[in-house]
Amino acid sequence: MRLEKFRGIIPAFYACYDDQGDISEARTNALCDYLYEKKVNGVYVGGSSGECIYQNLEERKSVLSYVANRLKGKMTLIAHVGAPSTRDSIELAKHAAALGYDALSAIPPIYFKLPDSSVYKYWSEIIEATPLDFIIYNIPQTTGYTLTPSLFEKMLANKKVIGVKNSSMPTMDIERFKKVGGDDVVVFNGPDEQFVAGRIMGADGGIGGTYAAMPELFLQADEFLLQGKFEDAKLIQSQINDIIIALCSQNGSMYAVIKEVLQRRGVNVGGVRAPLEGISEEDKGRIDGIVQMIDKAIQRFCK
Ligand SMILES: CC(=O)N[C@@H]([C@@H](O)[C@H](O)[C@H](O)CO)[C@@H](O)CC(=O)C(=O)O
Repeated sequence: MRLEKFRGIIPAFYACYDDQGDISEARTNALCDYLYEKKVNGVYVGGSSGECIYQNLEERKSVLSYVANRLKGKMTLIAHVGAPSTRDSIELAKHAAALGYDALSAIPPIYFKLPDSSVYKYWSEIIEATPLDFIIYNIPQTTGYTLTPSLFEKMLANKKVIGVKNSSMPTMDIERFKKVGGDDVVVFNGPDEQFVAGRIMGADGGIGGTYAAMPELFLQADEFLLQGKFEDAKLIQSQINDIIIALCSQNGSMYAVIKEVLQRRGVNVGGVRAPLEGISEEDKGRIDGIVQMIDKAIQRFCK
């Protein structure tokens, strides 16, 4: 029962900026409302898609506050509090706990290549700072650190550790983490391109950076899996992958393109923060095509 709320489709929440590039409460609220209307199961706030790495502590705290004020009690709220120092991570963790988040999450330490003992200590100190449950964030392609099943097992000795958001590419990693943790842990699929495969290999749900651009499609993919309609799930994943490839093939960064897609879908969350690149003039026409791909897939698969 305790883990039931950590299932389903949990979009990674985007950084919402005003026209000057500052965090916007109004635009954060607009993204919250849009996701609530789409009936997603929760949001993952302040992670990669939240551009956490480009924001200062006060900005990150204000995003956590705005989302909690808008969505608390309406869906599951997970706060990503990973930061370069343990000190800042703990400050964010305490802030999220005071706001009533359902769980914390954090990447391992970044920049210096630290040993497992330091990673263990970093996560453990965050966990001890609040009563909240904790979800490890494994994303080796950006942090350079790969979570091993043995460190995962060691972390699970702490009962506040309830699972892992796994963004490494092999779906076998999901199977291994699930094997170590069993039914008492949740494993989230991270790579959106293999959501269906990740779920079949044991993921309980997904947290993803492209979900909010097309929540209908991921909710439907999950539904197909729950109904045992594997052929339909495979077809919708293939369509999702065409869309993701298009999102990643523009001059602007994937997040800039997604934000333009959202704009066309009626939600203005501003642009991206440098050094992420914004969209180009050429991208604009092609983004019309991406929105059409999303609309067509929704018409085809979502009844
Ligand atoms: C490496 C990476 O950024 N992975 C993304 C994916 O959702 C990714 O954007 C998607 O699969 C498209 O490649 C997520 O796992 C990250 C995420 O959910 C987050 O914290 O924003």
